[in-house]
Amino acid sequence: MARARLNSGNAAEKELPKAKLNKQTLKSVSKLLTYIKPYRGKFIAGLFFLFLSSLVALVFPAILGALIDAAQGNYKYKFMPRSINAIAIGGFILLFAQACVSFFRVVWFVQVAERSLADIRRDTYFKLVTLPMNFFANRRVGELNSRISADLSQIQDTLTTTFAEIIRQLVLLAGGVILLVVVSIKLTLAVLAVLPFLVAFAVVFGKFIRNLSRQAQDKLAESNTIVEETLQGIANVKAFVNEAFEAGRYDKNLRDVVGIAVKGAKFRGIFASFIVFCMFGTFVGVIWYGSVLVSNGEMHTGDLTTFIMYSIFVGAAMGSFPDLYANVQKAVGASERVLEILSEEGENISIRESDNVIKQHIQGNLTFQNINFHYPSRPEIEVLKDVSIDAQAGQKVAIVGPSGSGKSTMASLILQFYHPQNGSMLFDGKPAAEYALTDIRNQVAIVPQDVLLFGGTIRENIAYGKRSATNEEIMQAAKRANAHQFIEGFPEGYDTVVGERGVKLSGGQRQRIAIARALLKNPSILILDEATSSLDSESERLVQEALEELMKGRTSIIIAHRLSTIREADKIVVLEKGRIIETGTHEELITREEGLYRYLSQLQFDTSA
Ligand SMILES: Nc1ncnc2c1ncn2[C@@H]1O[C@H](COP(=O)(O)OP(=O)(O)OP(=O)(O)O)[C@@H](O)[C@H]1O
Repeated sequence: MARARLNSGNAAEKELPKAKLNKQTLKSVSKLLTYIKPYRGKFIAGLFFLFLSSLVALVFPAILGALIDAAQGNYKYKFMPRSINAIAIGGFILLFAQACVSFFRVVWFVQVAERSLADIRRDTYFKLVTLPMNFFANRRVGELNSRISADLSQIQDTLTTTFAEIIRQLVLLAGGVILLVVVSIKLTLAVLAVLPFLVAFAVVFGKFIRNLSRQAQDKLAESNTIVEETLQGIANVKAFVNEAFEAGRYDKNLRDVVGIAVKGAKFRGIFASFIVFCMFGTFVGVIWYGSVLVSNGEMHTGDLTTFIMYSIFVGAAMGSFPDLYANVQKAVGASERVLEILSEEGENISIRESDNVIKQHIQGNLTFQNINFHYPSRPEIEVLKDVSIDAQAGQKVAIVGPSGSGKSTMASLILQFYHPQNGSMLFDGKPAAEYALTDIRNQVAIVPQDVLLFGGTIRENIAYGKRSATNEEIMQAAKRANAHQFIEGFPEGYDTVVGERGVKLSGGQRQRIAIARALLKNPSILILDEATSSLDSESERLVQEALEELMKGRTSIIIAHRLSTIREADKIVVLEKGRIIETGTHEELITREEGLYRYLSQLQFDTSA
């Protein structure tokens, strides 16, 4: 039955959207039920026990009635013993049996739900991490996160609780009505004439009240946003002397909250009076009419007790269905969203690490052959136009160009995050499609602009480049990356925890960790996406040295922002609006009077001077 929550101080409940229940949605959701299959034995046993415990629950009112009747010397049921104590002991034995049945029912249901949900979670997560980059370009991390947490929790709740509750309430409703008739047909007709209407009214009214309380909560959440925003931007508020304006805004919002809550309070009052008067009134009426029947000798007192209990069962079952139905709708919505991910086409990557070992070695020759590319999400903007580059194994090729010219996009194409619409990428002269995706990614390493370290130790972060690396290998890589010294400077050395809850590393230190990581990976092709924010000169020297060490003996594609670092490159490619406009060595390009490279060099020279 509706639980009215009108206090505006209640935490706003995060409601999952509900889905319409129809043949189509149920059919698609039934796909998720295949996850229960491996545990069907326990599931069916749980169902049977649930059915049994619900049936047993129906026996108790009869036993209580029989007890009361026995006290007055009436024995209605032939199968029951003719002694009060024996009936009571029988009741306790039944109660104990029901407790045992309930125990197994709960344990088995939870086991099945936990295991199958873990399977769904695992599959969803694995699918998520193997989905192509384009999938992530169109979605927010928070939204995906909520599918793994909120949506799956809703499904889990439904499997463990709602599903069992529906079956139990159905048994209680059907059994209750039948037994009401058995106990007294006259009283049953009287109850059934009013009870369904009262329950329906209570449910609808309860829903209305809940809506009102949700409005109050939403308004309150709005006012909390005002507090949050003002405090975050307190400097702005003060600088613009907008304290009074913000206070007025907050005050108006609070008044609205109070307005809605007070309006709701009236309805809540009506609801409470209704429940007290009508629902309890019905029971008073039943007892009244029942008492008349008892005094006329048409019914025993025990029967009346039994009857009252059954009518409570029936009323409660009727009242519970709307909530249960809403839960099922939410679970169906959640299942559909999860299924949407599960049915996406993932990249060809195996869940087993052993399947992803390198099968075809790449020497490091890299070719962009007349590549045209647009991001799938923005087909109208051609990001790369007829791009052709040839990098021989071991060469250093620098890509320069203004912001937005497509440099990082080229790195994404090398890593096979996206595929060109026209033209092809060749590795050692063979099209990328002829290699396993993991072969290419295993032999290409990137040192990105913004190095993300995972929450964990420095050791773990370096070993991300090669998870089988020994401590000695990790230390060697750190030494070559000029990182060993600063790592040893921490009291916990390589076991220092970094990331959100750990030590904060400077930009240069993070880069050297990333370089050590790439050194461990030992790739044939290296992509260096140079950091735009400049480091201090000592840090810069250490990073530069580490990069030189990293680039030795491999093809390096350097996305350069500071042109001073690429003078030694074998080839410099100048990109403008997705098109290559100049190619050559530093010496060749710097002499071109009208060239973009020369212009950009001069700009940097001027600003750094
Ligand atoms: N995931 C994406 N989806 C759609 N468009 C994108 C995406 N990533 C980049 N773009 C667009 O592609 C173009 C090239 O971007 P790219 O990041 O490759 O440029 P860049 O030369 O690396 O720039 P910067 O030097 O600022 O890093 C830009 O117009 C950008 O808006």
